[in-house]
Amino acid sequence: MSEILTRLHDVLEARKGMAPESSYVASLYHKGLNKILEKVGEEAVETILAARDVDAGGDPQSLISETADLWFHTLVMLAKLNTGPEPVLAELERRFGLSGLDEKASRPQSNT
Ligand SMILES: N=c1c2ncn([C@@H]3O[C@H](COP(=O)(O)OP(=O)(O)OP(=O)(O)O)[C@@H](O)[C@H]3O)c2ncn1[C@@H]1O[C@H](COP(=O)(O)O)[C@@H](O)[C@H]1O
Repeated sequence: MSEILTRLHDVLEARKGMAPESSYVASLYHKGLNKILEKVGEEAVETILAARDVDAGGDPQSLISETADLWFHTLVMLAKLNTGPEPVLAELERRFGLSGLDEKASRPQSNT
């Protein structure tokens, strides 16, 4: 599943050096880091509002869509700063290993 993050990152890297009018990501790079950070903030707020809406009985698809927008713009931010999803995924894996949850999840449930 995390393969899509890596493949998307490859596309984001390929957008570097392209003309701003050629693509949305290229236009974001040309507008600069502050514009990208503004988009991350905007998408975070939209995700929070969608979560509140779902909690109040709204359409769950809007939360999925806003979360995808947030993750996407976060990947653009990382790419702009010459990093990608791999170190973030590695950090999550490290924390998961530290918690011992990976072992617990693969162990059969005991009734005692
Ligand atoms: N996953 C995405 C993706 N998610 C969201 N978006 C864009 O993010 C923007 C967010 O919507 P908004 O309404 O908030 O933004 P906006 O009004 O268009 O822009 P602003 O004027 O607010 O800056 C929309 O233009 C969406 O199209 C994305 N644009 C591109 N991708 C991926 O990135 C790849 C490269 O994209 P291009 O650079 O456009 O070729 C594509 O192949 C896709 O896989």
